[in-house]
Amino acid sequence: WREKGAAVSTRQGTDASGQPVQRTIKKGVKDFNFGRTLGEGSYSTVLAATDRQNLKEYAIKVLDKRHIIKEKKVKYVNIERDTLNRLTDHPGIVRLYYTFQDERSLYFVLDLASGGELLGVLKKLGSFDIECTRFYAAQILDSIAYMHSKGVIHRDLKPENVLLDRDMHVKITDFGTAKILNTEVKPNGTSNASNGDTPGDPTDGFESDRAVSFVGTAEYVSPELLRDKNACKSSDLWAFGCILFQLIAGRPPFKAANEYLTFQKILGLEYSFPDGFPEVARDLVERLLVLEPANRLPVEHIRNHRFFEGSQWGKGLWRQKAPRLK
Ligand SMILES: Nc1ncnc2c1ncn2[C@@H]1O[C@H](COP(=O)(O)OP(=O)(O)OP(=O)(O)O)[C@@H](O)[C@H]1O
Ligand SMILES: O=C(O)C[C@H](Cc1nc2cc(Cl)cc(Cl)c2[nH]1)c1ccc(Cl)cc1
Repeated sequence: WREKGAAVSTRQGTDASGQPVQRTIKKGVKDFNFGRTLGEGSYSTVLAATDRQNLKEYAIKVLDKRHIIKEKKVKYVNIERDTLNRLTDHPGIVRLYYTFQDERSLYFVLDLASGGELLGVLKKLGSFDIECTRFYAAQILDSIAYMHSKGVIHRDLKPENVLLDRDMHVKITDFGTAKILNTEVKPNGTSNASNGDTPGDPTDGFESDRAVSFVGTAEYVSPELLRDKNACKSSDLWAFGCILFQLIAGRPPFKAANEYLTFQKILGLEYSFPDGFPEVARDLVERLLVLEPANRLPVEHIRNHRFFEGSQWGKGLWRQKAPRLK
């Protein structure tokens, strides 16, 4: 009688004879007081909301069913839900608490990231100093490492999708275009897309006949995605390299008058560092913005790069106060 995989809350109760009993209750719209609009997406409205029971504040993303169906976005909504349900225990990923629906809408109950988007802060300041860059780059990298460990490739990492919570710590969002890698390993040792956007080998069955192609945001798209429409984990590291460059330079490395020209620059690795770009950061960017995905620095080597000298990792990274953005 509950939707499959639906999130529930349990409430202590007692039955007629006074015996303690656990009742599972599906959360619904009436369990929340909805507040201000936090933002609008193409298919969604995000509202601040308070749980009437525990008074906790959330961001609730509301999607109109008719619109989702008309725009053929059902797959993306379910990928976002399935992906977020896999990424439940990392401080750098927006947490999904519940999903539910009513006759008109779908609802994602998410962590409230009240600090807005990293892009907004970056635009206001122009660029970050090396200390702030190190802190935010470390939190983003730690979050990427976690999602990769869970077999998830984000595929659209960019400063707009890096939200900030009330302590100005990172909360990565927007997993509707993520790719969930099959955990089971095929006999020939490879794993492949499980959400049908990459034509896998014929033994894949349904993936290969669903030629849905997805390309992220032009400035952060990796060369392999442009060349052979295939994203891999190191595609997220390419995007990470672009974000690292942008935090310091105040602009992304590949930006042209239109998407086509931007793609040309990416494929030709045409970018240059502004004067004064710190040498240690430049060295790391140059090891990430590499055309061949296999030659990009892997996560563990990035953590040990001189640029992150002195950075804390693990719990310490998430306990420390965010540096004042100046
Ligand atoms: N958990 C959250 N906390 C606070 N604000 C959020 C949260 N999630 C999204 N927002 C804000 O709400 C707005 C809409 O976000 P949403 O993810 O619904 O659409 P989008 O991905 O930004 O747009 P599109 O769907 O066109 O890509 C964005 O500006 C985002 O900054
Ligand atoms: O309750 C669940 O978790 C499973 C459902 C699955 C689901 N039911 C849907 C109905 C419609 Cl009309 C559209 C989509 Cl994308 C739908 N996805 C669901 C509900 C809400 C949300 Cl946000 C996502 C998925």
